[in-house]
Amino acid sequence: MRLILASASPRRRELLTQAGIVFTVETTDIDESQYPGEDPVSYTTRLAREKAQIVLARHPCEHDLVVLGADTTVTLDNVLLGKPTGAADAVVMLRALSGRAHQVVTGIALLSFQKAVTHAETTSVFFQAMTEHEIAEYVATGEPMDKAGAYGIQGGAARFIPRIEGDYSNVVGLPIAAVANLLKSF
Ligand SMILES: Cc1cn([C@H]2C[C@H](O)[C@@H](COP(=O)(O)OP(=O)(O)OP(=O)(O)O)O2)c(=O)[nH]c1=O
Repeated sequence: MRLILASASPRRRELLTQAGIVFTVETTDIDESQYPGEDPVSYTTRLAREKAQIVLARHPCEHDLVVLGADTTVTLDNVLLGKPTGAADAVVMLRALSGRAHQVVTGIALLSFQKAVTHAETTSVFFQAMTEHEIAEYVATGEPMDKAGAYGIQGGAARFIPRIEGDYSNVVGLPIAAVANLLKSF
């Protein structure tokens, strides 16, 4: 079996490598718009499947190929927070997350020419209250810009997060235990 990670995310690469899984990387550029009324689990698993399908279709003759796609989103009171569009948007997102819990959902899809499995993992993340000054300082680091919900738990945002419930790697972008378990079935 040969595994391709269909993702441009350096975090996903690192997590898979740390788990001792051997893979190569191919990227895709899909439209990540949410369908009206689409819930976080349907949305993230659909995007994960689309990313994996595009890469699988590039290799029609490789019958032992498995492709892993993933998509991470932050959900707050049923509203999805994707990547911020700019610094002002990042400030708005972080204000909304301040002083309360939200959910991080990562959808994963493992596709081969014989088989397709999807899974969505949810982790609750608790942010302590942040001051306007703390939010402004954090946004100025640039770290929020390529991350769902405008923060990186693996980076500077860790100092605002006293507690999570669920898989840590899921927040960073890939639920490693779930991926490893699903891979066993291939
Ligand atoms: C909440 C959170 C998200 N993120 C990242 C994980 C994902 O890379 C990103 C969400 O964007 P995604 O669209 O899931 O992934 P991506 O655009 O980085 O890569 P690709 O579409 O090619 O697979 O946010 C963190 O790094 N830390 C965090 O704490």
